[in-house]
Amino acid sequence: MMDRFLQRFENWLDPFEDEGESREDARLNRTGHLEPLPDETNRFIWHFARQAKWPLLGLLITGGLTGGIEVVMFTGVGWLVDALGQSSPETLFTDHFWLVAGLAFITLVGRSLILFLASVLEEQVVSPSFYNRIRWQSYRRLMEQTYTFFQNDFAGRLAQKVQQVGQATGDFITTVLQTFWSFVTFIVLTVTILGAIDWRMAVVLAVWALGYVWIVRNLLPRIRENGRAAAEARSVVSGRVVDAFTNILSVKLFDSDRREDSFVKEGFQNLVDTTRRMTRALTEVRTAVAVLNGFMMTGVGAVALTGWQSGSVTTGGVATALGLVLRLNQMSGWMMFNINGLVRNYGTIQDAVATVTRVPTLVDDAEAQKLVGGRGEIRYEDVTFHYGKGAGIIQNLSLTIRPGEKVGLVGRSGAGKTTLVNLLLRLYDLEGGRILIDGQDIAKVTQASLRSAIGVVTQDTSLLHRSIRDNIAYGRPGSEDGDILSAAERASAEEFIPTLRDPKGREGYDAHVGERGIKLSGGQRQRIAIARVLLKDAPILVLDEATAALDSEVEAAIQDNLTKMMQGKTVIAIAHRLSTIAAMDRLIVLDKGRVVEEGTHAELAAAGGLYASLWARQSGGLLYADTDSDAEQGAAAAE
Ligand SMILES: Nc1ncnc2c1ncn2[C@@H]1O[C@H](COP(=O)(O)OP(=O)(O)OP(=O)(O)O)[C@@H](O)[C@H]1O
Repeated sequence: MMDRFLQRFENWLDPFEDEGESREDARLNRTGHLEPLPDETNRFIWHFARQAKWPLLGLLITGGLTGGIEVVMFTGVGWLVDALGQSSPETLFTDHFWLVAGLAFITLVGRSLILFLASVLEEQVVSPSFYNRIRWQSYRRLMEQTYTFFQNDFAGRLAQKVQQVGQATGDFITTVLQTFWSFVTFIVLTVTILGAIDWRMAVVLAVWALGYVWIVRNLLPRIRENGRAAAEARSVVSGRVVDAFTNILSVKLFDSDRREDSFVKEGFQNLVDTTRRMTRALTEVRTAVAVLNGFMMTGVGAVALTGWQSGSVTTGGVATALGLVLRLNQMSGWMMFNINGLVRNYGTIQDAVATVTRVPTLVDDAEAQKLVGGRGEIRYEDVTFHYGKGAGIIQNLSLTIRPGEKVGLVGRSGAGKTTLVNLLLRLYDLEGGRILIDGQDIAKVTQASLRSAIGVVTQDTSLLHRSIRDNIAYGRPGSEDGDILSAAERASAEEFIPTLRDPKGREGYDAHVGERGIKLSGGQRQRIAIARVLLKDAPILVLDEATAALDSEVEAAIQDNLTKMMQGKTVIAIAHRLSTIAAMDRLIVLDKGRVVEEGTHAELAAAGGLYASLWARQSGGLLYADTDSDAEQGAAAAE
């Protein structure tokens, strides 16, 4: 029952709310239109605090009350001591009924109620939901980043940042509002009450408070700096370890003398060094606080006892004063620990903010609408792109692919074939010129609609670590089982899928494929990728070495289906095995990012240019005198 009662508070904050997204953008599925998170740490913290202002205000109030109630209880003890001195055992309860009853009420009801409220606010309302909201919003903004952004970073490091930023920001805010604020309330009330008993006690406490602030200001920044360095060192270690684990095959094949260990060890060593620097600073702080508190307690004790001697302080006053300073001593050590946590969290937030608030560089145009599906005409107009390097990749390339035309891109390795299709997919923004699909500039339509108009099969398909069914259905979310099965069948994948079984005993379409699909063979992976694209049924098809991982038997088996899949679609196919694309309507030969030849296989093979020499090399090093038979052979091989 208690569980159900507590659950009611859990829905106060929605863990997945994201106010930085307008309805319009959500409808159009625009990318890059989530409002970026503030890139300055304090504003970042405030940005989230604002989103939960009422529960956080509640925390502030219960935090203050928690500090207040402690002081009230110690003061009550003093009053009780004085009452004991004034009464006899027989008359105690009648003489001091309200005092005793009041203290009993506060101890039994008031204190428990405040602690209960504070707990509910922190644990049910704020903790899971609010923390998650920070993680969720940070994650979504990272997902908006460009392909290049992810190529330039470690997946493990980024994942850690998302986790860390939620934890650190949430902890920081709740600690300030509850722990820190209750401590401040406690000190202010203690100074007031002790000042009322004897002003000299207030002076001792004021000096102590100055000393405490001095320690916080002078010694803690070192912990903060080192804490930040330690957080960074921790993510570097995760990045390196995850990188080693994900590339385990390369490590096993190439790294027999375990150089990888020393690379990772260097990361761990850095973590140990930065942590040591931090713990050294920590010890200095703790020692300084211990000494300072010693002076504070002795000082207040001396004032209390001499006051008692001179009759200005009652026995109850001595009890209150000593009780409060003992409690203050206890609290201040624990508080230093919390302030240390605060500054460490602040450092962690600072560190993560630099990553999660980065404004994506490739976004949808503010006016972007969905691509209007047409017949699939593709036009590259004067396209220039060099991966930001100024030269060397694609220079002033113009190319028109007619609706329904099947084009093969040919060229030496590194000629820019993949780059050209990646530009069509707008994985990178052009450095000059434009690309049009059915007359619409791809930079002016939403990325989501652009990519849903293009089906892509690449040579190196990495699958998601989910079931086979989910991986195929990724092509068209919400697909019926029947469609998934038929796509698998047309991709010749139905013969191996039933034989799959994962370590958890899931079989066939339910079997999970391992991270990036590592537990399938290259050819099996490729067939799943083909099934996925068959299901997607987009008007434009990009086949980048789509059948390179298949043996000729399987390739022949699915060729029919591939041909069917291509019907009525505009196709760009890239293949090093020229026989697989020789039957295309037109071949475009690229060299150093320029179109150097184009035409049918027969025309190009006869022309004696780059294509002819590539073809000659592939067809066994023989240069055919009779180019016609050469073309026939190419076409036959392609069928
Ligand atoms: N992300 C990148 N950043 C910088 N340069 C890149 C990047 N990707 C590719 N390149 C460079 O662009 C050039 C063209 O590469 P691309 O992958 O388009 O060639 P390709 O013709 O598809 O080659 P292959 O047949 O070997 O797949 C290469 O010189 C490559 O080094």
